[in-house]
Order: sequence, then C-alpha cells, then structure tokens
Amino acid sequence: MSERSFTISVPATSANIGPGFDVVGLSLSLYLTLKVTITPPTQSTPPRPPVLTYTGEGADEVPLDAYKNLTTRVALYLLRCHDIPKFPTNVSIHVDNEIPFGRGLGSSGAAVIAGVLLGNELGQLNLPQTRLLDFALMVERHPDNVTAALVGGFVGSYLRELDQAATEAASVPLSEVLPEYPPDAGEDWGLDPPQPPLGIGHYVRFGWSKSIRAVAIIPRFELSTATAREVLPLEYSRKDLVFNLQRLAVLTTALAQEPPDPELIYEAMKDRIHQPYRKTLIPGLPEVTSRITPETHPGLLGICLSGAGPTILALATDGYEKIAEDARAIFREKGIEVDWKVLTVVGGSSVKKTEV
Ligand SMILES: Nc1ncnc2c1ncn2[C@@H]1O[C@H](COP(=O)(O)OP(=O)(O)O)[C@@H](O)[C@H]1O
Ligand SMILES: N[C@@H](CCOP(=O)(O)O)C(=O)O
Repeated sequence: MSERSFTISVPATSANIGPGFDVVGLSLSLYLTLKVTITPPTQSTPPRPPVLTYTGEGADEVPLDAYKNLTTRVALYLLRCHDIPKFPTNVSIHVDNEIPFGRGLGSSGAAVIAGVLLGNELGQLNLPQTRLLDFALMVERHPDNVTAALVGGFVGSYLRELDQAATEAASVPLSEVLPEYPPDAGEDWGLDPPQPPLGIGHYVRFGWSKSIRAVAIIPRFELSTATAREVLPLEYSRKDLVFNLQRLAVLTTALAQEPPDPELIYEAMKDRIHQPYRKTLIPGLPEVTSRITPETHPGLLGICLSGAGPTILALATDGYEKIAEDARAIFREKGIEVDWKVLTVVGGSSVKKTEV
C-alpha cells in the first residue's frame, strides 16, 4: 500500500436569500480546504488518531482532537456506518479555513460537507453524491447550506417526506449521530450509529446571471445559528406565508435574467418569516435593509440577511464599495464594526487526488 494524498475544498454558502428560509442557498467564493495525507502503517509506526493542524478562521477556537472536531467526527460517523470502527492509521489533515464562524456564511455546513467527503475518501466508500447528502442531512438538518456547499451554485432543496420508520431514523438526537467520542474508548463506541434513510434531500439548481456579485457585509460578532433559530415562531399567518411564497417564486427566476431587474429583485428579496424576528439579535438589520435601495445605490439588486446572520448579503451588478461602506456607516451608528468582501457564485465541493 502506498501513501495517499488528496485535497478537499468546500465553498461558503449564503442561505435563504430573503424569502427562501430553509429552502435556497448560494455557494460563494470563500473556501474551507483540507489537505489530507494517509501514510501506510509500518511495524515501527503504531496506530494513532488523525493529526489535525488548522490555519485561518476559527483557528483559535476549533478543537484539534479528531474525536471532538466537527469535520472529523462527521467523517468517523460515515466510517462507522460502513462497519469501519476507527480512522485509518497515520492520517494527517491540514485545514485552512476562509469562512468566518457564526456569521451566516455556512461555516458549519461547510465543516459537515468536508467531513462527509473526508469519510468517503478515508473509507474508500465511493458513495454517490445523493448518499453523501443523506449523511450531511443527518447532522445539519436544514438542507439549504449543505446542499449548496456540496453541489454548488444557486440551489433550492426540500427534504422528502419520510415514512414512520425513516422519520424515526432521521429524528435521532444529534448526540447519537455525532457522539463526543472518548479518545481512549478504542473501537468500543457502544450503539450502532443511526443510518440515514435513503434519499432524504432533493434539489434543483437555478440559473444565475453572470453579472451578479454578492457583497457580504460581515459584523465582527458571532451569532450561532441555534440561537438565531430559537427566536423564530413555530407558526405563521397565511398572509406572511403567501408574502414569502410569492417573492420566492419570482426570485428564483429573476436572478437568472440578463440583465437582472433591480425593481423586481429588490422586492422579491423581502422576507416575513425569519428576518423580522432576528432583528432583536442584529442591531442595524432593519436600517441596513431599508436604507440601502436600488434608488439610493445604483447597481444594487436586493439586500437581505445571509443565513441566520449577522452577515448582510447585498446582490449587485455594480457600486459594491458604496453599498458596503454605507452599510458599515449604518452599523457603526449601532456600535458595530464590520468587514466586507465582494464574492462570486462558485461551483460546489471538490476532492482532488494529489501526487506524493
Ligand atoms: N471548519 C470548522 N471546523 C470545525 N468546526 C467548525 C468549522 N466551521 C464551523 N464549525 C463549528 O460550527 C460553529 C458555527 O456554526 P453556526 O452557528 O451554524 O454558524 P455558521 O453560520 O457559521 O454556520 C462554530 O462555532 C464551530 O463550532
Ligand atoms: N435556513 C437557516 C440557514 C442557516 O445558515 P447559517 O449560514 O447561518 O448556518 C436559518 O436561517 O436558520
């Protein structure tokens, strides 16, 4: 057996794009990259868990213990589901991450997809993309980020209605899907891991106008997705649901038209399902989304919360700097500093074998 080496690359994502809560996602040009090397065991190299090194966003907080790190725990979940109880010996993983944590740019979705791809490679499982998505959806249970991160582009997805048995299989607590593996437990993890039902997630890729860029205005504070979901109601009025459905139906096609129509898109990126409830967690959100318009900022198409926030996503064909700097000024009035980046819509995740 010879040394194997490969690179996994997963893009950031922006979910929702206004009205498409838990439905649509967009893959963007910031990357989580894993460089992986597997050295064959020799008599003098005793088995060891993967060695993880990490640079970039989150480097000061991410666990480097392979049994605690989100990406490697997801990889181990895949391996265990295929009767492989532990990591192969002598795996080295260097992670470089450009996706900021807890900002609404899909860092956790990217970490989960990286883990699924890592498990698939480590176990040489050759799983099809649809099955990889099933595993990702057992961990991150809203499909918008993980689907866009895996397949790339502007994507809409839904979860298949499952029968009783499959619903139970897909509803197991996350702690059973991803236990915090004790490093000294050897191969004895106890319970068989819960297998994902087949074909949970389904998606379609929409068109995307090549002239549209995404300006990400990124506040310098973290907001966990879990916290930003806790403030949402469990029920909505028919009026609010119809408001969002009308806009989402228009938006998915409007963003593919050449040239894109700001009048149509600005209104179609409005939302009544999640943003109004999240404004308590993101000072400045209503002001930024209402004061920056296509009339005040030529080139702007529409503006919304990115994922669960706090990042603001402005879609535009021009005028990127003015949009971002004016958003910065509004956030500053609330005592919040931001960074901003102009991003492009990119393809999905890749795994490339590298020569050693
Ligand atoms: N590359 C990574 N490696 C390990 N854990 C990660 C990575 N990226 C994100 N995470 C975990 O996901 C958390 C952020 O997830 P979440 O609250 O959903 O925000 P986001 O909007 O960035 O996805 C981080 O605090 C961290 O625990
Ligand atoms: N639909 C989800 C998307 C969360 O995205 P993230 O990038 O903030 O993790 C939601 O709005 O809760």
